[in-house]
Amino acid sequence: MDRILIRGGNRLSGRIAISGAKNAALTLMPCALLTDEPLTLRNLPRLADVDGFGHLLNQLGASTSIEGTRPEDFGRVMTIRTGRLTSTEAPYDIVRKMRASILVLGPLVGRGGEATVSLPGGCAIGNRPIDLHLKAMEALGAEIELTAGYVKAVAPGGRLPGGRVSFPVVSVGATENALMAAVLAKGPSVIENAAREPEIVDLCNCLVAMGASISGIGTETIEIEGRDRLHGATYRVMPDRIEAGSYACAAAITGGALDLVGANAADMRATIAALVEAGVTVEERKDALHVSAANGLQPLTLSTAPFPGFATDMQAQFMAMLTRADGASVLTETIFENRYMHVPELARMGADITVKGRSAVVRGVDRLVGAQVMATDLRASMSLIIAGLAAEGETQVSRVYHLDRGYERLEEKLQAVGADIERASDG
Ligand SMILES: CC(=O)N[C@H]1[C@@H](OP(=O)(O)OP(=O)(O)OC[C@H]2O[C@@H](n3ccc(=O)[nH]c3=O)[C@H](O)[C@@H]2O)O[C@H](CO)[C@@H](O)[C@@H]1O
Ligand SMILES: C=C(OP(=O)(O)O)C(=O)O
Repeated sequence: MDRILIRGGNRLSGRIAISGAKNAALTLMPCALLTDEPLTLRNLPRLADVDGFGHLLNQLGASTSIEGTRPEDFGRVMTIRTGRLTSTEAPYDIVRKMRASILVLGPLVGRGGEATVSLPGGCAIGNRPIDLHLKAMEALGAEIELTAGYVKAVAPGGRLPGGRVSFPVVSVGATENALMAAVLAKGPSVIENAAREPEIVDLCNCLVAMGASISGIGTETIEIEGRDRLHGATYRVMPDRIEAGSYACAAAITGGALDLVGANAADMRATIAALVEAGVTVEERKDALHVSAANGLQPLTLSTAPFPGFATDMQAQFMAMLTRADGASVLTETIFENRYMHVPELARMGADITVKGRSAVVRGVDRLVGAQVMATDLRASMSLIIAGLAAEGETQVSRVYHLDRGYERLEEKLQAVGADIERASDG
């Protein structure tokens, strides 16, 4: 199994190209199931989850072809063709490894009137239920049956009528599934209390490029006129705001300066506001977001929230950064009940963090010390990398496969800006 080795202490300096967003890519790929014409996605990140989703689409009868497979190619181009679906089942073996697999539910029911998807179960960051996805399918007219760990959704008569979906809490995944099901419904649909994340906007824009009729994009009320069919399209995946934010934290903790090339500041307002409050300088430049930290870090009080609030996917990286702040920070996680798996690992590196319920108090320390630590989930892993970059001595991060789900060529990107980091393989 691979490990990442970091010898901390180098100030990061230079340019990092921001990849296409994992969380957008994984909701754009299932759009290919909505049409019998090819969907070409540009700027797809080279990630284990993207490969995994391609595999799932292949199981359903789609063919996937990739351009840009040379190591130096950032941003691959994938064309997905789903002339005919050969299966409507997302099996347990794939869904358990990749929660985003649930996102085939909406498009399969929308296109073919039927889907069978394994229930995803819990994961390292907590219980991640799908009841809202199922309620949304029902509101659009599907009949739902749960058997033997699978959910089966069927549109009576083969096509969803459409309907009003009103979410009691904001759910990114359920909003995505509802959108992908509603675009091919017989009648109009409304999604109330919809998620407003930039990845939802990216999904809507791609669906519109495929011929869907959607209004209220980026607001909490989305209206959809169902279409008889959608056509193919070519669409560019948005830049990864979480990757960009992660490298911003890495620059800040090392007192360095980075140009995050291609990052879109408009998608990152809450992250930028938090960085600025912590004393980091952030400038929007022509092709990049420039981040620099020269005068130490100030403590913060932060609470995660749906967009436009502070993203849960940035909590672990900020926590790592704030371990070196000049005072005590308070972070509150409101989205997931167990997203503090990185705390004991950061403590092994000398961090002073106390968790009480959903909040964590992070008291800044003078130094972090390298240690052997274990990645537990994607963003937790990145928090250990960030801490390792500032720690004295060597940090070894194991279970790197978590990082490979969401950070394209992490060690290459960090090496290029001065980090002493490498991947070691135990064979
Ligand atoms: C609102 C929010 O910040 N969503 C995050 C969530 O999206 P993801 O789509 O995974 O999760 P949701 O947005 O659906 O979850 C939001 C909240 O709703 C609850 N819930 C969700 C679905 C459901 O059927 N029933 C239910 O109760 C969840 O437990 C959670 O407390 O994790 C992703 C990966 O970390 C992040 O990129 C998203 O930003
Ligand atoms: C937890 C994450 O992703 P996933 O929902 O794919 O597990 C994430 O992007 O931080």
